[in-house]
Amino acid sequence: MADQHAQSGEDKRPTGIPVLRWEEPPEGPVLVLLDQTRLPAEEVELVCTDAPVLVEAIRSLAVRGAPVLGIAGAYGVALAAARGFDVDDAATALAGARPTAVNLSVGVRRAQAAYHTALAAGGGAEEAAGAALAAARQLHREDAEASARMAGHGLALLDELLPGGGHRVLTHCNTGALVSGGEGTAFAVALAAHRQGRLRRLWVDETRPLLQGARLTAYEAARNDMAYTLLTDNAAGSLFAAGEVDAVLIGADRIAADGSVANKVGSYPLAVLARYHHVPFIVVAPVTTVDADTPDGAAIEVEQRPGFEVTEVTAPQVPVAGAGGGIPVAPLGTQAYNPAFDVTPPELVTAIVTEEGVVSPVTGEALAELCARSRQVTIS
Ligand SMILES: CSC[C@@H](O)[C@@H](O)C(=O)COP(=O)(O)O
Repeated sequence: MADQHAQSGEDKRPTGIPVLRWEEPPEGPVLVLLDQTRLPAEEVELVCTDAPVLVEAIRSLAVRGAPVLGIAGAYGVALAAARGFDVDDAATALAGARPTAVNLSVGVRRAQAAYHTALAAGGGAEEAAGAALAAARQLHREDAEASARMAGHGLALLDELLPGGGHRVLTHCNTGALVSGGEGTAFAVALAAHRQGRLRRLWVDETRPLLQGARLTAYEAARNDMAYTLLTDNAAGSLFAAGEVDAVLIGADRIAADGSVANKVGSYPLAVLARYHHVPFIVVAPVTTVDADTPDGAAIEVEQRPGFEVTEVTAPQVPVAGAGGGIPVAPLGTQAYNPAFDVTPPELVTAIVTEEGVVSPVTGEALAELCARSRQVTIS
């Protein structure tokens, strides 16, 4: 089925941008996404009518960021079920759309399990589709709650580590409302500090090659009236050297059982810089990002993206020439190394902040204990 772009209506998004929503028009249910590839130039919605459209939206980063990938994946399963497509085929395609963010497969499997449990209990297809949708909605709500709790724990940690206040925080990639059912992960902590009058400056890494920092984090920071400054990724070193960074706050796409953190490529160099300059390097992520089945950083699959994302730049309304539709900035045929993520070892991470609390120092044992606590909370 074809996807469809529709210009969104009047802007009613002062603090929490609806990144995705489920709708049930007469033609059948749809998942509506805010197309993040078009930000900040325009707020355009992408209407997904079935799982393959959503898979393409995930691959193209129209929807992106670990927590919201999980939510989108769960809604994708519900969409396939509601429209009478093969749910297991849809689940496999959705879970495989991007390999590093573990939340995607967690969300997909959760909705898929709800669907099969309802079927096994004797419910019909419609009831099972309803169960998948309920699971997606539940995950969506839980993520919003987790986001608020992470912000609280993260701000308390910042205040403890930096008692003087007036925090100058460096962040990488985009971790705000665009990646979450709530206000995000690392960005939510900075936003909480801002609201308390304790954020002096948010340093925003542009995040090459797809500019999630420049396009999305700067957009979110501006909308929240935060004091922010954009820098190229390779300017971070001079910022640390000048003593202008009090803490680094980043998100995570997968945290291995030993505490290794996979996040947007460029995170690891920041961790090295932070350690050299005695600056706390803080990772903020929900417990769903901790993957007990991945023992260590070496076992994390790092997504490799197409080379044209590096060899070309894209800009709307400019004639296109390159293989990816952008303007070539390197000689034609240039090979590119384009991993989407890198892995930071636990010894470089000052703390991992989750909705269940803070792990510091970061060890596999402490992480496992925290996750066990989270499971108890979920069950009770
Ligand atoms: C809370 S979001 C954490 C990560 O998902 C985020 O930092 C990130 O690396 C996103 O990468 P992206 O490739 O834009 O999906």
